[in-house]
Parts: sequence; structure tokens; C-alpha cells
Amino acid sequence: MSKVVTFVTGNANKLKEVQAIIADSVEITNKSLDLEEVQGTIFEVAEAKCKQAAAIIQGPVLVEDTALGFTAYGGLPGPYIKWFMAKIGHEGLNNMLSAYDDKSAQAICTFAFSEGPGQEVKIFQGVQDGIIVPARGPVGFGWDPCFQPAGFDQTYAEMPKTLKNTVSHRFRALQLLKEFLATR
Ligand SMILES: O=c1nc[nH]c2c1ncn2[C@H]1C[C@H](O)[C@@H](COP(=O)(O)OP(=O)(O)OP(=O)(O)O)O1
Ligand SMILES: [Mg+2]
Repeated sequence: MSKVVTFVTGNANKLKEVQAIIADSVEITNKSLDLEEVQGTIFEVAEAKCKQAAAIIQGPVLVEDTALGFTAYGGLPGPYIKWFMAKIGHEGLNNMLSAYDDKSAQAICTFAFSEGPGQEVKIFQGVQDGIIVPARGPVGFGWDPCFQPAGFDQTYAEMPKTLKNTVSHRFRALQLLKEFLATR
């Protein structure tokens, strides 16, 4: 069985971070495709993306779904954050929370891996707690300017990439994925 894993994502920033964090431990190629995303829990979204990717690639695949959940909203927007970001931006995300004292949020990164079509889908999830703040730092990757991880006074956008990549939701999920891939 091929050891090379194809990471199917349409997001170049995700790809860069994944390569920076785990490139040394597994050979990853990329296929840039916007997979269909079902409505449901984060796990259902990630699993459905993985099954689609396996059917297309016909081999080992990795997909990832990122959610940003507000405590005041019971975890929403969650996996639908992409559409909220696109329509209302950083200011809109802050305005959503203006009626609430609780600005806390969770960044959740969920990887789904499969050896191929019809094979079991394995899930690896990393969570980083934080708060939603008015945007600070360079606009480069999604909601990075308005997420300040707990224990830091910088937003993800203000941090050097090397720091984000050693504390982030994505870093945590990739540690679990790495352990699994080492046993493959
Ligand atoms: O570390 C991050 N820091 C800031 N923003 C982020 C991060 N990671 C994902 N994001 C954004 C991208 C998208 O607006 C949404 C997740 O949506 P999500 O469907 O997982 O990503 P996507 O459609 O861009 O790529 P994919 O082809 O892998 O589904 O949050
Ligand atoms: Mg997507």
C-alpha cells in the first residue's frame, strides 16, 4: 500500500501550515479541490469530505475541516465559520458577540484520514481555546486577526508563523495524526 498521503484541500494557507508542521514525518502531496461540505457536526463534515476525497484519489487521503465556535452561541458558527467570515468579516464576528460579555471561542481542527475508498475513516482533533477580539495583525489567513489564543496577548495573526504553528488547534491535531501515521 502506498505510504504517500494526498492532502485534499482548496486552502493554500492550511496546506502551508500542515507542510510546516509535519513535513518531516510523512510524505504529503496535495490536490487542490473544493470538496462538498455536508451540514452536520464537525465529525460528520470531516468524515464526508474524507470519503469523497478517497473516491476521487483512489488511495490514501487526508482532509481537514476547521471550525470556530463561540461559547455564547453554543459552539456556532462552528463548521460554518467559512461562510460567516466571507459574508460579515472580522468586524461582523465581533459584532455578533457585542450583546454578550462572554467573548470566548474555540478553534477546532479536525483531520480525517482514510487508506482509500471503503476504508475506515480515522479522526484526529485539536482544540485551542481563546477569545474573539477586534482584528489585530496582518490579514492573511481567515479569522487569524480576531482570534487571541488563551495564555497569549497576541492574536494568531500577530504571532510569528513559527509560534502559531507550535501552539495552534492545527498543531495539536497534527500531533495526534503524526502518532498514528508513525504506526501505519
Ligand atoms: O488556522 C486558521 N486561522 C484562521 N482561519 C482559518 C484557519 N483554518 C481555517 N481557517 C478558515 C478558512 C475557512 O474560511 C474556514 C474553515 O473552513 P474549511 O472548510 O475548513 O476550509 P476551506 O474550505 O478553506 O478549505 P478546505 O478545502 O480544506 O475545506 O476557516
Ligand atoms: Mg471547506
